[in-house]
Amino acid sequence: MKFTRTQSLHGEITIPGDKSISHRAVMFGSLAEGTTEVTGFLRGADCLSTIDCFRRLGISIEDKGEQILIHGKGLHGLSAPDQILDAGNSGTTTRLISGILSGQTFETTLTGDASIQKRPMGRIMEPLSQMGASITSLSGNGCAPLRIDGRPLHGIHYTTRVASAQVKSSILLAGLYADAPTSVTEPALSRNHSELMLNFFGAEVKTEDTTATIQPEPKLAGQKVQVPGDISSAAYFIAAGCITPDSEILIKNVGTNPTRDGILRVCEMMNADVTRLHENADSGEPTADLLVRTSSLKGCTIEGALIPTLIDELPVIAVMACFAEGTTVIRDAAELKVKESDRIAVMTENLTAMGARVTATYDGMIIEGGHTLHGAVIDSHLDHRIAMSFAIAALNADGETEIQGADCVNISYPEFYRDLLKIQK
Ligand SMILES: O=C(O)C1=C[C@@H](OP(=O)(O)O)[C@@H](O)[C@H](O)C1
Ligand SMILES: C=C(OP(=O)(O)O)C(=O)O
Repeated sequence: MKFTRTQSLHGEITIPGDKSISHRAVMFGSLAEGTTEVTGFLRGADCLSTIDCFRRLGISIEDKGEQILIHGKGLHGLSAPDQILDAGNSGTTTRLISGILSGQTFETTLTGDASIQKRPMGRIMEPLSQMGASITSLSGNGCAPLRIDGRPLHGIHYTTRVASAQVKSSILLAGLYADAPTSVTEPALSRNHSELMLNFFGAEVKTEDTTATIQPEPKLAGQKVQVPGDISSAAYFIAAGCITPDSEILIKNVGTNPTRDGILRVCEMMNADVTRLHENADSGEPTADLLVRTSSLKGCTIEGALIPTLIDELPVIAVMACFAEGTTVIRDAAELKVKESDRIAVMTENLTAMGARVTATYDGMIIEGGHTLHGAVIDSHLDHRIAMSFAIAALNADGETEIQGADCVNISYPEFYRDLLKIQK
């Protein structure tokens, strides 16, 4: 797909549903008794992989257009699949479902695409094994395919090395099936959608500082879930509105859970013109509309506990940093190396190809802003966040940019290019 410079961006975008929350609605709805109705569900390939896995585990899931209906069978209602489960490109599906499968009375094999087969699963294999599960990497390299033999599980207290909502959620979900409470302490708070939604479905999850504790064997009841727009998808329009001249974009229905809103805090640090409107905190997951205007950005340092609150937004934040005055330092973000691609290496390689001054470090990037970008051929490495980040960079670069593997945006934002085209003036 090819892009050239745009003059300005104007208009309204309604952001599609949050990927993390959509996955969890399907998973927890499947484990609940009765029907769960999900509105605003993200029909991205990752969430469709989650639906496919739970259908294979015997759950009836209907797509009614406006709503997804999940006919849950209770905590012990899943049945052995007759095929290998395929999580596609989705780390969230792979790690969360592994926790659930650890507590079943049957054996399952779980795999995914080439990227998933390279992502580290030792981080869930270790705690799930400590709880009593039998979980094996079939290729012996700590990655999928995984064979998971459900066993009676024990409650544990586990301290994670990285702030990862996928690891935390995997352990808490296994904790549903344990013989005693299970708790997870993480080095910094990662997104808390599992804790909020499990409580909404009737589980007992308490959080103190960075420790979440779940009580076993709750009775989960089907619920109505309204999925807010994904701030990780909104991030591309936040960046685009800030760096494109003469622009004003209203981004509607954005989830602003404080464990996810780090990009808004970075916007404040960078002097970005972003205003929260129509804030709504009626449900457990707060939302707002965001009004974004062309900004004079300044470089900043992004580190520490802020990192887990914006981990998926760092590629597009790196693009913003190229348009800021001064230097932006991103550190404590080594997790970027084990996402769909090595996002430190791939961002550095592609931004450099466009003329940016970027240095990769072992846990982040140093970006010297203020150097005009020019078009280049960009290899997305089939990573949706890379493809979307470079579409935004390309609209503000001289000449033509070609993004290879651009279709991978289907993973989290199938209508991305349509929405981007809609606001180009
Ligand atoms: O729990 C989730 O829904 C997610 C957690 C994050 O991963 P980690 O838990 O590996 O940090 C994030 O990068 C991913 O896109 C979604
Ligand atoms: C890392 C991501 O997702 P996952 O881990 O679920 O593949 C992402 O969406 O950027």
